[in-house]
Amino acid sequence: MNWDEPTELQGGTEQRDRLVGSDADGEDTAVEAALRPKDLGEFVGQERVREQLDLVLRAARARGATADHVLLSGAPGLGKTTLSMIIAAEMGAPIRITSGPAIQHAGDLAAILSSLQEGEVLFLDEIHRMSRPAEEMLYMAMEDFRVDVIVGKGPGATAIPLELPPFTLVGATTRAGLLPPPLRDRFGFTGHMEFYAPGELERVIHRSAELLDVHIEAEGAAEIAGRSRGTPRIANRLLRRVRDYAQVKADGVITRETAAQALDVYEVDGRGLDRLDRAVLTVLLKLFGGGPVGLSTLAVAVGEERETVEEVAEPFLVREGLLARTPRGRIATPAAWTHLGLTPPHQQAGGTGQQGLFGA
Ligand SMILES: Nc1ncnc2c1ncn2[C@@H]1O[C@H](COP(=O)(O)OP(=O)(O)OP(=O)(O)O)[C@@H](O)[C@H]1O
Ligand SMILES: [Mg+2]
Repeated sequence: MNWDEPTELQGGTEQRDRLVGSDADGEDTAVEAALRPKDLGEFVGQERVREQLDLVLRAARARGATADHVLLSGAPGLGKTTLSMIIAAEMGAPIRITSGPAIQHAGDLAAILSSLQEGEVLFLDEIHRMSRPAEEMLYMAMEDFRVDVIVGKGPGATAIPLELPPFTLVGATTRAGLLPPPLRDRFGFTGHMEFYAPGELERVIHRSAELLDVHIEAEGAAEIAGRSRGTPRIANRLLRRVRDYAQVKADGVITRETAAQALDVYEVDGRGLDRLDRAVLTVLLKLFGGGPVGLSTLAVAVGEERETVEEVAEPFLVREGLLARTPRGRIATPAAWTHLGLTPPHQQAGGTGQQGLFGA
C-alpha cells in the first residue's frame, strides 16, 4: 500500500465549507486583499525568509537590477501570494499574476512572457502544476530571458527566437518536492514558509482586528491563535466568525470567553481540530483501539472518502503528533488519547494493548 504518498489534492475542493480548511474560500478571497500586509515590515513572522528576501531585494535595488527569481514553498494560507505582492511593491515593479493550471500550452506562457515589461514581477502560483512543454519554455526564459516560439506544425515548423526583457519570476508551490530539479535550480532564492508560532498568529490577529475595526483583548487573540493551526488564513477566518458571535451574543468585544464560546459553537476545539479531525481520531481510538488500521477501513468507518481522510484530516493530525502513518496502518499516539480524554487500552485493567489487534 502506498501509505505515505499523499495523492494530488485536486484544487483543494475537499476543503470547502471547512472553517479550519487552509485553502481560500470565496469569502477569504474577498477579504484577503484588505488584510494583506503591503510591505516586508508589515509581514508578520517568517523571520528567516523575510531577512534573506530583504537582502536579495535591497541588493538588487542598489545595483539598479531586476531581482533574482524567487521560489516560495509552503502549505496553503501561509503567505506566499502575499509575499509575492510585497516583492513587487518593494521593487516598485508591476506584478502579473497567473498560475500553473492556467497555462495549458507553451504558447500561453509565450504570450505572457513576451508582454512583460522590464523589471516586472511574474507571479506563477501552483507552479508545480504547469504542463511539461510550458515548463521547458520557462527554463530558457528564466536563464537567458529568451524563448523560442514555434510557428507552424510538423516538418515545416520553425523556432523563432524572441528576446525578453529582464523580469523576476516568483513561483509559489505547496509541493516543492514535485518540482523538477532543473526548474528548482533556476531560482536564485528559495524561501520555505513555516507554520506560524502562536505569538506570531496573535500579531496577525491583532493587526487584522484593527483593520476590521474589531475590539479584541489580548487573551481573546491568544484563544483564536491557539486554534488556528499555525496558519494566518485560518486565524483571519476564525477572527471573522468570532466577531460575528461577539456582535450577536456579546457586546462586540472579543474576550477569551467569547472567543472560546464562539469557536465551540463552530466546533473548532482548543487545539484547532474540527469535527472531521475528531471523528477520525474517535473512530481510530474507540473502534480500533488506537490502530494500526488501514486507511480505507478508517475512511469507511468515519463515513468519508479515503482521499478526504488522507488529505484533509491527516496532515494536521500527523503534524500535531496525534496520529502516525506506519507501514501497517494508522496509529494513534498517546497524545490522541489524552486529547479526547480517553484512556489507552494498555493502561486499562485487563487491557490487551493495541499492537497486533487490527491489521492494516
Ligand atoms: N505573515 C503574514 N502576516 C500577516 N498576514 C498574513 C501573513 N501571511 C499571510 N497572511 C494573511 O493570510 C492570508 C492568506 O495568505 P496568502 O494568500 O498569501 O497565502 P498563500 O500562501 O498564498 O496560500 P495558497 O497556497 O492557498 O495560495 C492573507 O489574507 C494574508 O492577509
Ligand atoms: Mg496564494
